[in-house]
Parts: sequence; structure tokens; C-alpha cells
Amino acid sequence: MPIGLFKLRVVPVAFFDLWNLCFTAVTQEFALFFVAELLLESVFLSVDPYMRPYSKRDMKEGDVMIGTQVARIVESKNPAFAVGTFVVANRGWRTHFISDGKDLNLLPASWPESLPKSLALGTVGMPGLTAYVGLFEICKMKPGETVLVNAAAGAVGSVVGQLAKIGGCKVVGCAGSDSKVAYLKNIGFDEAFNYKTVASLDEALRKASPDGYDCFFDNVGGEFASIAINHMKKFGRIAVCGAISQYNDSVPQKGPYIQIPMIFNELSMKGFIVSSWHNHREEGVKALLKWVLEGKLKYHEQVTERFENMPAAFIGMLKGENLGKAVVKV
Ligand SMILES: NC(=O)C1=CN([C@@H]2O[C@H](COP(=O)(O)OP(=O)(O)OC[C@H]3O[C@@H](n4cnc5c(N)ncnc54)[C@H](OP(=O)(O)O)[C@@H]3O)[C@@H](O)[C@H]2O)C=CC1
Ligand SMILES: CCCCCC(=O)/C=C/[C@H]1[C@H](O)CC(=O)[C@@H]1CCCCCCC(=O)O
Repeated sequence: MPIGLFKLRVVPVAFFDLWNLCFTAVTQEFALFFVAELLLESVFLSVDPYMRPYSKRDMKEGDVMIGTQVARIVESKNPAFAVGTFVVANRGWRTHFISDGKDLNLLPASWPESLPKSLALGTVGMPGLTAYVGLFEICKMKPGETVLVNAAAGAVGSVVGQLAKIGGCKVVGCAGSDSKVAYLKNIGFDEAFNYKTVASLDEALRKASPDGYDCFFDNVGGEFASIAINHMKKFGRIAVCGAISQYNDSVPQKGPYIQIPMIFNELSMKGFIVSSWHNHREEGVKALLKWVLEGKLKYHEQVTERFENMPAAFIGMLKGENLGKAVVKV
């Protein structure tokens, strides 16, 4: 309903029964007129691994699922946001929502028409920035070093490998299917293997880099990380980015324990959450967008059609059905 017409219908109702109004279907439109200024529709929604551990920890049945979207402004009473503008929002699994604009991030002004806007949820969004911060700030990667990354064909991992190449490193990746391994070779990984089919992870890691690894970008945790830590070079750095192999566990996995290899090789290991590095956001997005436009940073998206398929897309991503970033097109 246009905002102007809505005024005629809602104001008298609000006058007599404001409290009830807050809990009726018209609440959102009321807020649009009096408090907020924007009505948005989701165009692409993201499905991300963090949704599993965070929802397990913080949510109860009936809550709206957490998550981010690229959304289009369909009505505006805020001169700072024109109708038709695309933004990134963090409003959960919703097709429509209202906003006062404070919680929205505009896509960079230099975003070219030719580039899918869904990339703002992937290679040029939170996952790309995670790769950027993890490599440059946490691993402090230097040219000539050897970088290891797991879940390498996914949203974060595929960017990690390519940024490591841009930064002059040798890069080794692993993924859960032969077609993903072929993709990694195609986008420039020096070595790649299928962690599900190699006879021994220990052997595969040694074969890929007999001298070991300076940087390990860990997206997976669990058994893989426990083995990889024994392949780190002296003064190696480990960015603990994710632990997807553990997100579904109801009973925490036990050891092996990491102290001995950490001490022998004087390793550094640091966990991080990319949103805490927001002061690097602008510089990171700018760099990622530039590399994409120059063709140095390739991307692939696993696009699932229709909002109703959000759960299937989410579960599929956790099972490894995605190549690159998993998104849903509404
Ligand atoms: N710290 C931070 O700020 C952030 C952390 N992350 C973390 O980064 C990691 C990657 O995220 P993202 O790139 O978005 O997701 P991906 O696009 O990589 O999708 C998840 C992938 O994980 C792999 N996977 C699933 N289960 C297992 C398992 N048991 N063992 C090994 N691999 C598994 C699958 O690939 P395969 O076929 O290869 O098994 C799957 O495709 C996650 O752990 C996530 O939580 C992400 C963003 C920010
Ligand atoms: C043990 C859990 C590890 C999770 C690692 C991970 O994937 C983290 C992702 C965060 C990313 O850095 C930026 C985010 O927004 C992710 C966290 C999201 C928290 C959701 C909070 C709930 C909400 O949005 O209301």
C-alpha cells in the first residue's frame, strides 16, 4: 500500500487502540510512516555456516532465522535512500522488512552493472573480507610463503587461495570432491586434493608441500586441523577462521592436543571474527572489487532459486553441495 494512503487508514485506529496496533499485521506499515522511512525487499539471501552454531546457541523455535541479504528499496521517505537502491542488510530470512536506514550498508558507488549484486554477500562481501583479514592481518602472509587452506572451494576458501597467489605465495587447498579439486586448479591453486578420498591426510599434506606450511587458514577444525598443525614450519601462523566439522556436534570432540607442535615450532594461532575488523572493511571491499574487475579474483556462486528453498540451500551448503558462495535468489 502506498505510504500516503496508509496514513488515512491507520491514524484513527492508532488513536483508539495504539497498544493492540503494535501487535497486528499493520504494525510494519505504521512504523514505516511514523518511525522508519524505508520498505525493502530481499533480492538475494545468504546461507552461511555460522547460522548453525549461532542458532544452536542463541535461538529458540519460532524465532526468525538470522542472516544477511542484498535488498532493494521499494518505498522511501528518507532522502538519503532513493527507491531502487540496493543495500546489504542483516535482517534474517525475510522477503520484506522496514528500516530507518541506520542498519543498511550501501553497495560501493563504483559497483558496475555487469557484476552480480549477490557478490556483496560473497567474494566482495563478508566472506571475501574474512579471507582478506585472515590472510593479511592474522596470518601476516608474506610473498614466497606456503599457504594451506581447507574448505578451499567455498566462499571464504576460494578467495583465500586466490589472494595468496596475488600475494606471491604457493597455495595448497583441499575440498570434498574431485570436481571441486579441479576447480581449485583452474583458479590457480598450486596443489589441491580431495580430503575425503586420499588414503592419508598426513601423506597428502606432506606430498603437497614437503617443506611444510608457513600459514594455515583453518575453516574446518577437528581432525584435519589436528593433523595439519604437525606440518607447520617454524614460526608458522594459523588463522582459526571456522570449525565447520564441529558445528553439528552435540558432544564436543576430544583432542589430540596441540601444545607440543605449537611449542616445538613456536607457532602462533589466533581466532578471529571478521566483523571485529570493521576498520578494514572499506579498504578490503575496495581491493576485492578491484581484483574481481581486473579478472585476478574469480568467483563462482551456487544460486538456489526461490525463498521457500532457503532451508534446502542452507542444509546443502553444510553438506558441501556448494561450489563457491551459496546464495538464494528470491
Ligand atoms: N571467523 C569469521 O569471521 C568467519 C568464519 N567463517 C567460517 O569459514 C568457514 C567457511 O565458510 P564459507 O566459506 O562461508 O562456507 P563454504 O562456502 O566453504 O561452505 C561450507 C563448506 O564446508 C565444507 N564442509 C562441510 N562440512 C565439512 C566437514 N565436516 N569437514 C570439512 N569440510 C566440511 C563443505 O565443502 P567440502 O565439499 O569441501 O567438504 C562446504 O561446502 C566456516 O567454518 C565458517 O564458519 C566464515 C565467515 C566469517
Ligand atoms: C564457533 C562459531 C564460529 C563461527 C565462525 C563464523 O562463521 C563467524 C561468522 C561471523 C562473521 O564474522 C560475521 C558475522 O556476522 C558472523 C557472525 C554472525 C553472528 C550472528 C548474530 C545474530 C544476528 O545476526 O542477530
